[in-house]
Formats: sequence, C-alpha cells, structure tokens
Amino acid sequence: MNSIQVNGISKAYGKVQAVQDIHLDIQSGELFGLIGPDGAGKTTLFRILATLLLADAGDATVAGWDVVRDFRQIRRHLGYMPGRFSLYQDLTVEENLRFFATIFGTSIEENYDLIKDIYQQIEPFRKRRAGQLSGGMKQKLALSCALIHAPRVLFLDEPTTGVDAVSRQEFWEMLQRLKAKNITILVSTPYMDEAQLCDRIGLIRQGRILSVAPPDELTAAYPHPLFEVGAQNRYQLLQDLREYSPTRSVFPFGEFLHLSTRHPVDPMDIREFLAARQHREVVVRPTEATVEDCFMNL
Ligand SMILES: Nc1ncnc2c1ncn2[C@@H]1O[C@H](COP(=O)(O)OP(=O)(O)OP(=O)(O)O)[C@@H](O)[C@H]1O
Repeated sequence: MNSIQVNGISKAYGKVQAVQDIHLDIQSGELFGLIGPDGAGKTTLFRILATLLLADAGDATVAGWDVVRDFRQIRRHLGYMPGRFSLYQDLTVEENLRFFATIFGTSIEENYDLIKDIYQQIEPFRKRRAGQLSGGMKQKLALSCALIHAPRVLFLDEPTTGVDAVSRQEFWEMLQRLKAKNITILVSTPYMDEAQLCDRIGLIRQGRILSVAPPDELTAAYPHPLFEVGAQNRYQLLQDLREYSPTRSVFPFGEFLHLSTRHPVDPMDIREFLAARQHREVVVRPTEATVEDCFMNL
C-alpha cells in the first residue's frame, strides 16, 4: 500500500523555486530518506506534506488522505518532528510529553509501549526543563512527543543535525525499531552516511529529485572508475589531481580524496603521476562508491 504519494508538487517563494515537480511513492512501513544539502527544498516538501503549507501545483496524499482536502485527518495521524527544535523549553521533559499527548486527546500511559524504548533513556531527567537537556536528549524527547499519539506516518526533518555521533547512531537504531512496528518514516538528512540506513533514498538538490533507489542499488550503479587517494600534503594532492588528465572529479572524503576518472586507469599510473610531483606517503587504491560519490556525480 502507498503511504505517501506525491504528484508533481511545486512551490516557489517569490522568485525562489523551492521545490519543483516532485514525484514520490513511499510504501507503507518504509523508511525513506530524503538526502540533500541545505536549501535543497527538504523542509518545504515536509511542510507541504504536513499540511502546513500549500503547494503552487501538484497534489499529494499521506496515509491515503489528500494534503489539502483532508488536512484534519492527516494532522491526527501524522507525527512531525520539525528541523528546528519543537519543544517548549520552559516545560519539563514530562510536561512536554503530557502536553503533546493532551492535544491529541490521549495520555502518556495509553501509548507508553510505543515510546518506552526511547523515553526510558530520558525518564531519569523527567523533572528537568527541556531547555537544559543535551542535544541527544532533546532529540529523544522530540521523537517521543512526535510519537505519543501513535501516528501511522512519521516525518523527521533533519533529526540528527547538531547531534553527536553516538546519539546519531542510537537515533537510527530507534528508527529501525519503529519501522518494525509498521510506521512509515520519511526522514531528511544532510549526512550522506545516514543514507545507507534507509530502505530507499531520494537525492534532492535545488528543489528537484535527482534519483530514487535503495542505497545499495544507487551505489552499485555508480558508472565511473573510483579511487581512494591519500598523501602527506592533502591540499597539494587535491590541486595536483585536478590537473591529472583522466580526472573527472576529485573531492575530499574523510582522510582521503575520492578520485573518479573518465576511463579505467591503472593505479600505478596515478602513483607515478604523483611521484613526479614529489608527493610522499602516497596511497592509491580502487574503492566502492558511496552515496556521497553518487550525489556528486549527479
Ligand atoms: N519562507 C521563505 N521565504 C523565501 N525563501 C524561502 C523560504 N523558505 C525557504 N526558502 C528558500 O527555499 C529554498 C528551499 O528551502 P528549504 O528550507 O525547503 O530547504 P532545506 O533543504 O530544508 O534546507 P535547510 O536545511 O537549509 O532548511 C531555499 O533556497 C530557501 O532559501
């Protein structure tokens, strides 16, 4: 069953075309990632699907309901964790949760099972004001609040931005457990490494979806030879590789550079080129494409 269907959605703010002709088909129980840099249009799309903003063109349904006509039903059955912090800073952890439960006509007790895993981790701090929680704890509270009315569909707009690596990891584990409860999850992130944890991802840039696929399929279809290259002087390495004639693109990737070439190249040839330019501690090896390589390629 389709849980989220988007047909040709476009939206401009004055002259800025924030999203353009977006089509998406997200299945019930799917964990779908919207991956793209700042300003790509992710928040705009979320706001349209969450019935908070009207599109200029196109239509969309969430859990079978139309985002314009049936906005009330969508609001009842949707959990939305907006990018910017959505909690009441002056209320305690427990008061925040109770507030969200009350506005949806439910109670913490009624749906405790759904949030138990997540909420238990912050329950020792239930008397603390939300404004005084760490980033990771705020995120867990915001997720608990978004889930307390047992939504069928969950929208998470950049939930891990500004959160440390350990909390990010934990957060994705929580999402996997929610998915197992058959909640459809649409999550956006600027972190390409998180894409690997989704069932399918849509790459979005400048308001347009460039590609939709399971992450493994996307990376397996990467069409160019790709190398991981390292040397002592990374800055100079980048400059020099830009002048290497087979280079298609080269960009920093962790402690290495990712070099994609126009045609197959023997790693020895790259080493010789770099040796001639006095590079030391040179490492060159073929590597598998990541989602980031695919994004750069598109
Ligand atoms: N209210 C607004 N008025 C004018 N322009 C806007 C408004 N909201 C967003 N934009 C512009 O629309 C484009 C898409 O923004 P959007 O917030 O949807 O992107 P995003 O992918 O969520 O990025 P970010 O993570 O930076 O929010 C950007 O160019 C942004 O500057």
